[in-house]
Amino acid sequence: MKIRIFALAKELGVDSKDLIQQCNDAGLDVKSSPLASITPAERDVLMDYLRKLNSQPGGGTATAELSPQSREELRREIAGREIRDLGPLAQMRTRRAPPPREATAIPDGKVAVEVETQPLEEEIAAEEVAAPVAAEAVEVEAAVERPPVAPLAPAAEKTAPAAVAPVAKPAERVVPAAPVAPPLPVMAPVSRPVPLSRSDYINPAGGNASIREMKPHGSVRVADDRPPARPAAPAPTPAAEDRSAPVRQNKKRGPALPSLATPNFKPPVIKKTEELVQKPDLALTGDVLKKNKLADILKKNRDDATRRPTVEEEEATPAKGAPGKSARGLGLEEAREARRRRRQKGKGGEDDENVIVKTVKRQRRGSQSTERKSSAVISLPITVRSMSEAMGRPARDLLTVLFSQGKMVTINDQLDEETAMEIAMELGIELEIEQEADFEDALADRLSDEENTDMETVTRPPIITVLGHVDHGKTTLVDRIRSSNVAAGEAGGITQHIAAYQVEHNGQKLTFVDTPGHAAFGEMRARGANVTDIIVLVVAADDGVMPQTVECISHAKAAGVPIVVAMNKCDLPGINEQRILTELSQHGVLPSEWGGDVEVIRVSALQGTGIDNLLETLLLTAELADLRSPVNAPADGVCLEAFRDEGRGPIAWGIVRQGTLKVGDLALCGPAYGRIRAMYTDKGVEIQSAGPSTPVKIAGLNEVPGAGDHLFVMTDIDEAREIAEQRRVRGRTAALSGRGGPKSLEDFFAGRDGAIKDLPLIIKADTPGSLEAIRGELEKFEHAEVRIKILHMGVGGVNESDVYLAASAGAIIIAFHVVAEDRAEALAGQEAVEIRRYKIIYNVTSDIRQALEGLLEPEKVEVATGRALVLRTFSISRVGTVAGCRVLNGTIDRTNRVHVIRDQTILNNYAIASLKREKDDAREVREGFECGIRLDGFNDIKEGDLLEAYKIEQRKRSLEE
Ligand SMILES: Nc1nc2c(ncn2[C@@H]2O[C@H](COP(=O)(O)OP(=O)(O)OP(=O)(O)O)[C@@H](O)[C@H]2O)c(=O)[nH]1
Repeated sequence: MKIRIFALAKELGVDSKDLIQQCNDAGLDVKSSPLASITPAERDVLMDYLRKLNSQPGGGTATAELSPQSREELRREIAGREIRDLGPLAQMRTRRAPPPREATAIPDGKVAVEVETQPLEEEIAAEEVAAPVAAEAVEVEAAVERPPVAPLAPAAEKTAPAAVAPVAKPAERVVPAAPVAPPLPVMAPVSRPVPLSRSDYINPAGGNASIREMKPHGSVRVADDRPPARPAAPAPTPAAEDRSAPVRQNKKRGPALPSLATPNFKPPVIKKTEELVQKPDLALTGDVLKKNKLADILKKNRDDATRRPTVEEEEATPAKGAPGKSARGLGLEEAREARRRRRQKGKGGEDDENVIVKTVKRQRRGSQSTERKSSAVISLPITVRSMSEAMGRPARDLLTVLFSQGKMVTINDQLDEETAMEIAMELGIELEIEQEADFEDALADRLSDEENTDMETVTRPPIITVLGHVDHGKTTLVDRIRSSNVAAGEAGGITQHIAAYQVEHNGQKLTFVDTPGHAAFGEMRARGANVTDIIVLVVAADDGVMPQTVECISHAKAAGVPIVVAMNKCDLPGINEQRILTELSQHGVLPSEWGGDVEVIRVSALQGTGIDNLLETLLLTAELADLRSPVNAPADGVCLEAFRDEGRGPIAWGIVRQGTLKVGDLALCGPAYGRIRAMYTDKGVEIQSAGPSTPVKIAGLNEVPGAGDHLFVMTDIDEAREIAEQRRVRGRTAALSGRGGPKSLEDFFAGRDGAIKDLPLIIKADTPGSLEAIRGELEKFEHAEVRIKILHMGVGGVNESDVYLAASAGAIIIAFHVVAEDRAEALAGQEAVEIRRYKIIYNVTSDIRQALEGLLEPEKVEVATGRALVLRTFSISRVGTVAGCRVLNGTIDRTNRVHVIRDQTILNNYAIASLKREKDDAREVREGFECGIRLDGFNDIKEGDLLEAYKIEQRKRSLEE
């Protein structure tokens, strides 16, 4: 059975809102509505709570004011409530006691009739059913139904609603009698109904316009079907009046609608009308409720901290820990409950408890920023905000330090290690930076442990990287060695990808890595140099040592590997070998024939001469290096290049460094991982395993790895997945921090005034190496007014999302060695997005250069058109001074401006106001002719002045200017 809050409030003589508050304080989850309901069990909890509350010292001020008699009456009232909850049987049992006149005083005719017509046998039976009802409950109920009302006749129409409603409320079922609640002193007794005036229950709207009730139309009939009110109660109670209200309203509007509801339909009229009953005067006073509300609860909770955490504790202890649990281990429900209690306690006026909450908040705010520290421990990456909290300094202190260094950052920007240290130094704080246990280090340690194990090793083929300046013949040389013709198929005749091949010479294997020689591919050259055992430095005999040759020498030295020089194009006439040897030695590569340790082999890649000698030398060098590696160890290698194949998905092209890589192995390569599905040689032949130094193309990774990423064979797929994910996150963070890091003041000002114009680009390419190379080249275009903004770059064809991005940002798409998907192509047409396809990197750079130069504001230059000498001057009133001139050279145009030159000094420049030949206006006057010139805003012209005419021309600027 549900007990409505408003009914209970009315019964207890308190305001519904206050009762809801008390319910919540008692730990009951009651909606903030008088229509909310509670169960009898909850009601008992509430009563217990109120009882306890009142029994506390100071908590029941009002109790002391109550007379013993009032206490007793209140006790009876509560007990009466218990009995009423038992239902009609219990009520019947109690009806022996009430005096007959009280029954007739009940204006609800229906109930009264039932009571009076109840046969005695049924009453007896009911008594048996309701046996558990305590005898004292009977007494209490009887007492309740014996209100000390005014004399019957005059009071009949003004019976207090509080005394009526409980009786009118129909009991739904019989429940065992609950123990009768002890007295509840805080509640004022409902024992002395105060006579109500008619206006207390009649709608002030007046007359017949009773309180409007929204009901189904069917209720009209139900209302009509009800037995008429007893004549003994001429003035209906509000409940009765309300039931008849729809009838009256319906009559007003017109004929009654046909009955739509079932004849037995009972609209919830009675319950609603209870709400309309006026609050009796017998109520808890406001100060009692206020005093009992929060302050006392807080006090109680403080004393009973172990049973329930206080608001302060909840406020001061932020929830941390496992999801669904707060820091104190509360479950979700409990945490929610605690929040709800906090919310409840947060409401209200300037009570003690609010002061406490405010103090806690103030302390919390203060603790965040004012607790100064002399040392701090942080871990990177860290934002300005987090660092200020760690140091106990306001964020503005940190920002001020950064600002003084010319760095404009926001509170959410991340700081690098160096900046964090600088800030700490400036603020005089000892800073300790905790280094996270790096999974990469852990992985490397584990692998090196594996390497150290005593495994059987075998001699492996040398990995030979071919380096050299562009067009010196590297690819032709590798082609010749492989007996293939890769160079012929290269776009633009230049190598743009790194590639690995294996050849056999005299029964011995050699692995070659061909690298691009173009300046743009420095990264690839470095990558090639890093995996190599021997470097073949190709120098064209006709060209000599060139910039990229020098760079390759540096790579070789950095890698610490032996160099063999292939002096190529020796078939060309007029070559000077000595010059080449001299240039090489000048760069630290001393030929063996000059007493050094570098073999210089004369070859012609084109004609194939010297190739055997070169291979013999390489094998000998490898033998001297004694290149060995374990063959049965878990394989690891390096990815030199990677791309997405239409049919096979991501492909990593790399070299196995040690161990044997097999199909089915679990591979981790940079941010990619997966089981190796298939492996292919450089010639596309499928293989099942690849030993040390074998170049191999691997299919089965979940995404395209980065060029230069190391490849490891793992045993635990979860570990591989986790490491790959961490690498991905780290890569993303690095990319983001690179984009949004601290800016210099100059950057900030330049960006704000819009001086820098961006050229937004999206770059799609076939391999990560190509992307790197293109980006490297584009980053070289530095200019104060224009810059390239790469919005997105990735491996693979141009897709729809690229086009959408380009359309929204006004970007151009660079498609390098890739094409657009059909739908992307169509979309680009619709969105007017330009997709520019390229096969050669320097075409990309040249076009982008032009585009950037197009963004530059053209330069304005003065171009002199002619000179005129002032022969005479004429002063004309209201016109000004006109100079009579002769054109000495060139032409004077009407649209020109002129410099006025007097005594070889330029006075100023003016526009020509009028130009006349004789008396006629002239458009231009040529050399040798005389004319009249009047200047705009200058009349102080004198004989002998020189007028130099000029026009402004706009000239296109280049990035170099
Ligand atoms: N005469 C002559 N020409 C050669 C020889 N080797 C290469 N060439 C030519 O030199 C040009 C460049 O050759 P590549 O093999 O593409 O040069 P590369 O060093 O691989 O060029 P990049 O890969 O772009 O750095 C081609 O036209 C070749 O035919 C040679 O031994 N003799």
